[in-house]
Amino acid sequence: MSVSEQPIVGVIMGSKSDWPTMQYAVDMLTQFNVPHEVKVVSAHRTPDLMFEYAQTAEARGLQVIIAGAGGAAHLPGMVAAKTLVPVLGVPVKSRALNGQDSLLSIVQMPGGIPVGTLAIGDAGAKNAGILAAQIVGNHNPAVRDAVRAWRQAQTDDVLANPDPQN
Ligand SMILES: Nc1c(C(=O)O)ncn1[C@@H]1O[C@H](COP(=O)(O)O)[C@@H](O)[C@H]1O
Repeated sequence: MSVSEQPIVGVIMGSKSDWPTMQYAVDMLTQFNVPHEVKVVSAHRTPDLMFEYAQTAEARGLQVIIAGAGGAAHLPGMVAAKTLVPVLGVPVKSRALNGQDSLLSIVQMPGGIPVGTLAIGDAGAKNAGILAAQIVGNHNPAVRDAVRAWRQAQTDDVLANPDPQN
């Protein structure tokens, strides 16, 4: 597990093979200086660890959990079932079904146990990182300002390059 000082966002994923996608979430958290931790946790392969991770998340100070998984992606929903810390789910693009399976597994939660589901793949992971920072930013002005500056830079970049041929 890679851990910064007193992590307030937890990034978990079902397998090491999810890292090429989930790194985009971590990149955004790093960019916004959000203390975070990163770990492989699987509802299927390490169910006891998954329970422990979810059950201790609140007491350890996590404010948001980003959970990425592919295929039969039960991890985000199972973690959400064991904690009140908000869970953002990232459907990882599976080889067999292009992430449609991951998306439907994560998004179709029964009423009562919410998971905030992002888009399939890299954009979903990136947006999960940004959204987590925005949630943290509700009570953390430095993080909010970092997101604000990043968003303005994104807007400025688009406005400065309006010609799609150049
Ligand atoms: N969906 C889950 C869970 C889970 O939901 O607990 N654990 C692993 N996986 C997914 O299995 C896929 C293939 O994993 P491997 O590449 O390790 O075989 C990954 O996308 C992972 O998220």
